[in-house]
Amino acid sequence: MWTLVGRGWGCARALAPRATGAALLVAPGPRSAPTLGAAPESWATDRLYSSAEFKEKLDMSRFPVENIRNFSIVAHVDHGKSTLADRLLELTGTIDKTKNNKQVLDKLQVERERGITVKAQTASLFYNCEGKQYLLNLIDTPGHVDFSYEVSRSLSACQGVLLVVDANEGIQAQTVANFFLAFEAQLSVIPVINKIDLKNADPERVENQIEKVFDIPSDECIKISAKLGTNVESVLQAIIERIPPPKVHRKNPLRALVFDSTFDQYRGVIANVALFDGVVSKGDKIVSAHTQKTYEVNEVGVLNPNEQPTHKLYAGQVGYLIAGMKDVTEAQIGDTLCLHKQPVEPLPGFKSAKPMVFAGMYPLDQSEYNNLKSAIEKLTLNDSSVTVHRDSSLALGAGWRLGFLGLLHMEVFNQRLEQEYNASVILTTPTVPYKAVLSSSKLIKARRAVQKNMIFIDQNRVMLKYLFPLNEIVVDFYDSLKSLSSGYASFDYEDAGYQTAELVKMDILLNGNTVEELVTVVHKDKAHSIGKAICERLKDSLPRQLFEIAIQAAIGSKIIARETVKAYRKNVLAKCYGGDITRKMKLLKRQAEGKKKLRKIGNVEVPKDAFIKVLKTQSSK
Ligand SMILES: Nc1nc2c(ncn2[C@@H]2O[C@H](COP(=O)(O)OP(=O)(O)OP(=O)(O)O)[C@@H](O)[C@H]2O)c(=O)[nH]1
Repeated sequence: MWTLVGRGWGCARALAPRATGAALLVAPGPRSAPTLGAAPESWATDRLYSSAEFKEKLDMSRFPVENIRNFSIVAHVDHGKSTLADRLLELTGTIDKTKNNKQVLDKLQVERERGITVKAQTASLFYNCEGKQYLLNLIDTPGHVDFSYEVSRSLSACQGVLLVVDANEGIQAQTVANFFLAFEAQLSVIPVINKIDLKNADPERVENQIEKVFDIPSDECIKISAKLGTNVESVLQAIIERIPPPKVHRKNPLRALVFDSTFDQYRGVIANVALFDGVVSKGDKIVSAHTQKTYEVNEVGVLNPNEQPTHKLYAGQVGYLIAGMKDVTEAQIGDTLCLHKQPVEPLPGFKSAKPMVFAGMYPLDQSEYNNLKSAIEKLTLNDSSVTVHRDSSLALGAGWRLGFLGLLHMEVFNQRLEQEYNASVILTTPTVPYKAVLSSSKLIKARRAVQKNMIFIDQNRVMLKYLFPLNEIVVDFYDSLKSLSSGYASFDYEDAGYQTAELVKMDILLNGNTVEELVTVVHKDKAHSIGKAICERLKDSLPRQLFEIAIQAAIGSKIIARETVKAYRKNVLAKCYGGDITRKMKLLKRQAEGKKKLRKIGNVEVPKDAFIKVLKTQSSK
């Protein structure tokens, strides 16, 4: 088996891996929905626990199973999940009501910068209703399809969902996808029509859509403005009335599902757990069903949304647990934890995510390999939808081939590595393994995607099966399919073995030096268009430098495309007339810092984000 990297390849007859892909076009079907009870007249919010008293009195045994509600907020991207979560946190006194509460559960720097949720976040709310103390465990989930694995895992800890729909946009692709996730998991669905304050809001139209598409009676929809707080109390009321308490047994031995985890440098793995049976206390000895290793529980508590130690957690509750797991491989998402010498049947866990986009990842410098390895391991603990395989390149050394759920997911993962672990990486086009026989004359015609069959699943859904060359789908096939079908088509694939294909290795040269990150194997017929597009995109991404830069795409010694970046001199001292040496030093230092973000290829300096831009170009060809 060969991986085609490095120099010296011309046209080769190669055995390329193929995949059978199935695109599933889906339209929603009917369901039966729960009914709405009458609203109590007075509805008190509970601010009792927002003080220091909260920490002292936090005794989770005060919440019997019937007073617990576990729910997720799900929706299409930007329909207002996190804003609704803010209002629920305020109404229950979990956070003080201030104008600054904007998406408070979006804690990651990348979430703040991009204004989107990428990570599900749990918060336990304490709510007093008609003299009863309720424990409401809320999980705010991402809306973008690239982070849908977060949603499916979150639902395993819930009995209901708030399905938020924008009163202007109505039902969108992820509304449908999330509804079906909840429906298949047999969760109660509370439709919440948000943004009724918008000028173009048409809640009645959206109500009708919900009834028609999901078969939920329109009078079950709650119309709110999460931004202004209008009618949000009715949502709290519906959570208590329409979502059932969890079906669990506190007298049985402990059975806790690890549905998420993070790595803390000092405390090790922090596992988010949902207790299906029993009780867990600080000091208990627990066993992981996955590794069979035994640990002592150092801390248990609830996320409020920050960690609040409680000493105990009871079946039906959702919280966190720290048990001295120092190695990330010890904490598998989907693992079941039980008490030492009290083995239980493990819970089903989670189906692993199927990667749709692949990329090669290498340390900037091989001496950074171990640090980057550890950073990737810790981050994939928190983002278990990323697949990691070791890979190597003649030019870039040891690295990994990573699989992501989409291009945005790839960018966010890369950004989190930099922001949370200070790791600098080179992201390259993915390589797939080839079986190759070097040959200059005996060439066999490549086979392109071939349709295998078409099955009508029902009136609204059709499944198409194709045989694809794997390298045609590893970058952005899934993203293109989603955008062409407005998100309604889904995609799955299986390995279909190796097939012969006419492939060439294409080099990208900067002033005659090969850019190893961009060496790629492409189909002979597509080489020219891909090479041209890469050269054009590189030209747009490269800053002009003191000399002319020739950007070339080459197959062997044959140049198939060329662009030129004209010479330019950026003299940062140009405006510094006279002899202000401190100002000159400051400018030179700033220029040097900027250069750290550049990679040097021969004498040409390439900004690191140029590689991602080129990767996107390649995918669109
Ligand atoms: N006018 C109006 N804007 C709202 C309302 N609720 C949310 N928004 C705005 O809609 C945008 C998206 O809100 P978010 O709460 O971040 O949406 P989200 O569904 O959590 O987004 P993702 O998690 O990234 O999918 C923000 O600019 C909010 O201020 C509302 O009731 N009215």
